[in-house]
Amino acid sequence: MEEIQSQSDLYRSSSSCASSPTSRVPSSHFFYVRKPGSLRQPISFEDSPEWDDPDARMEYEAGGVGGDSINDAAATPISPSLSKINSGSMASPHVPEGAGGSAVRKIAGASIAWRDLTVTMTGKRKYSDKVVKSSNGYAFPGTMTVIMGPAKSGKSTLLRALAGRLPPSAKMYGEVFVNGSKSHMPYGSYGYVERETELIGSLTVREFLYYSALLQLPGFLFQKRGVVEDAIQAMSLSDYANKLIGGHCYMKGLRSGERRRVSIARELVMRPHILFIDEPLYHLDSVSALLMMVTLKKLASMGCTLVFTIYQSSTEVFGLFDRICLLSNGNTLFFGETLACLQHFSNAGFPCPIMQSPSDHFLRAINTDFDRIIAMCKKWQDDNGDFSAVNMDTAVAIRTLEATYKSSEDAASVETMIFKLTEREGTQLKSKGKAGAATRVAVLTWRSLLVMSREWKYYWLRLILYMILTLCIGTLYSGLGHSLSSVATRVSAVFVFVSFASLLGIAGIPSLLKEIKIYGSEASNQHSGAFVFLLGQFLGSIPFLFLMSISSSLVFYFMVGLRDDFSLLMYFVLNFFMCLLVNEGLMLFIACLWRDVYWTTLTLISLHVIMMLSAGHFRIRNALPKPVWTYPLAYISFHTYSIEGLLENEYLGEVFAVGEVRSISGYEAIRGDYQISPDTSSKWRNMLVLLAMAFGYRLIVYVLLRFGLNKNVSARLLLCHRKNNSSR
Ligand SMILES: Nc1ncnc2c1ncn2[C@@H]1O[C@H](COP(=O)(O)OP(=O)(O)OP(=O)(O)O)[C@@H](O)[C@H]1O
Repeated sequence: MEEIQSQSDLYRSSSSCASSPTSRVPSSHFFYVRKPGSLRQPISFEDSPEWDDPDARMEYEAGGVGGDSINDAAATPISPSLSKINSGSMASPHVPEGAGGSAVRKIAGASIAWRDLTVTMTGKRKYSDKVVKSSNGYAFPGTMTVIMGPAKSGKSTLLRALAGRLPPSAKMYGEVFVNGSKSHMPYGSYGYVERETELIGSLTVREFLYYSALLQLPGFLFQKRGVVEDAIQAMSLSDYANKLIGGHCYMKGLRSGERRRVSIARELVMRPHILFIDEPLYHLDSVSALLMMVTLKKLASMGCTLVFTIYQSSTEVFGLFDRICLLSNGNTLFFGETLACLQHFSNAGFPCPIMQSPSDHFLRAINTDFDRIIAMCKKWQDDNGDFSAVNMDTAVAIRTLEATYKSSEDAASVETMIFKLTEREGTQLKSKGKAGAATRVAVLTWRSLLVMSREWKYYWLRLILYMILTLCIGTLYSGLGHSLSSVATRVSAVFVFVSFASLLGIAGIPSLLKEIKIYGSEASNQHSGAFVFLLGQFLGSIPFLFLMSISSSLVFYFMVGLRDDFSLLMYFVLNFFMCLLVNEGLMLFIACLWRDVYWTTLTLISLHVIMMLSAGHFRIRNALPKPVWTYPLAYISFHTYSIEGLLENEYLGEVFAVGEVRSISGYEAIRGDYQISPDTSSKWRNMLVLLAMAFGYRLIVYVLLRFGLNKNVSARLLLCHRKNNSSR
């Protein structure tokens, strides 16, 4: 304790102001200043006028949730801090137009309380597998509760535990109550916004939210427009509703603040009772951060329960929070109202220096990363002057704050409140139903088509590249004629066309990876599933792939001068279409495995080269070495089936004159250059194999997505690489 005392004294002397928050000069710039006239009173959890009568609050809690969200929320009280803002005791930031202006509909919130919540991660951490330790807390409807702490302190894990979205490697102990009952939160009753959400750049905000609503909600199309407009209004996005999220050549896309609000709006279309947001201010500048928080405050005032994590905030933003849960290394250093947190730090001997943001102060006091800087400063101190301002030992500060909190009235009040919230069960949250699988497939297919029609870089440019490649091959192999001597060259032309055109398909990797990322973000919120995604992606890609196959095939067919027969031409187009479908499936498979552009591209190029080598052109298939090259490579290479089918299409039934009297069949003519079957139905068998491969690859992708077997191989490789580096 002596050590703690001396550290506290040291800190007092080093800080620019040793006063407690109660003696701080009130400033209209600080949102957390108390009402005039109450400055001399100590700040405590019970101070807030709205919470004077806990029983009255409990009555509200029991009755305020469930049923029709729009009607029930009329009873939602305004949060204490909001009332402070409204009462004029706090400087209120300007609320943007549409951030909750006039006729925004109400949302019924739900109370959430957690007791003794501990989360462990199996075998992942160095010293202890406990990521969150015995956390207690609660959140009311109409309020913003923030989980704050340094990096890796367990903020996101606590948030995920509350939302019931922990990864399989995590185990949760303790209890989470929603409206007083321990039941699982059903689909649609809560929203969860990840730290980074993938949006579709080629859709406007309104379109993106509309398709998202169609994926999420049951019911008729026209009913979704209302919820989308409400979400747009609630997140202050009216000015951006018709803008493309990613922009285009002449217009910039949305900035990170707006993008973040779009990702929150996506969850709002379900009108969730509770909204969990992981780092709403992630990568936002101070203006965007304030706008985001004001918008969220408005959302909370509509009745929604907001729980989110934050690493750091400005003073203005901090003043908007209702409650704070301060974590350090999984330990709760404080839970309660934001004002009371300042008092808590002051009581523990770490008053917030004047002119310093409370959030900066809290993090400065409890972030152990500062210890390294202190060590560095101590080394420099002798030579370079005074570094006493950064002398606070965070380990000591954390121990003091934890001990002070455990024995404080604040901790006791939290337990009392949790007891009251859980003593009787309130209204159970009900699922609002999901959109049907057929609707989802239709929506995803249509959305895919729309995106493809707008993404010129990945689709239209690819089409142009295909045309250029086909023109190159066509001119290179033009004027071959139909004599026996041209057979070998024609085989080469077909091989080059199939191989290079499929290789060019790799240009579509970035767009495929984007689609997979969007699927990941939608699937984690149960807006989509593996089957629905794959079917939508498959159906959506058909028109584009068909357009590519028909345009390229026609150019190649006529420039090289293949047999003049409509049915043969149609087979050629179909065969090449199948080839592109298989290639797309293979690309999807590798992309799902790696989830990384570089590794996916590298793997695909290597695979394509190996498949070209084993396709029977460079060396006839009969002559290929049996192990590896024939079994399995020649059989798993889709090039083999496509080229064989195309050559059977071209040469079976054809007769070549040899001299004046003798003639040989097409089969005999090609036998020395490429191995084909004499059976006329063989070309259809090859087509069937290609079709089976196209579905086969997608089936593998389904298994990967459905059972999460990929686990991001590239991330694991990176981890291994880092471990190797650090062990050296
Ligand atoms: N899925 C996981 N598997 C293994 N360890 C994990 C996993 N998720 C989190 N952790 C570990 O748990 C600890 C807390 O992580 P968490 O993401 O909850 O912290 P955080 O406070 O949100 O940090 P940050 O803001 O830096 O993301 C970290 O040490 C992290 O390495």
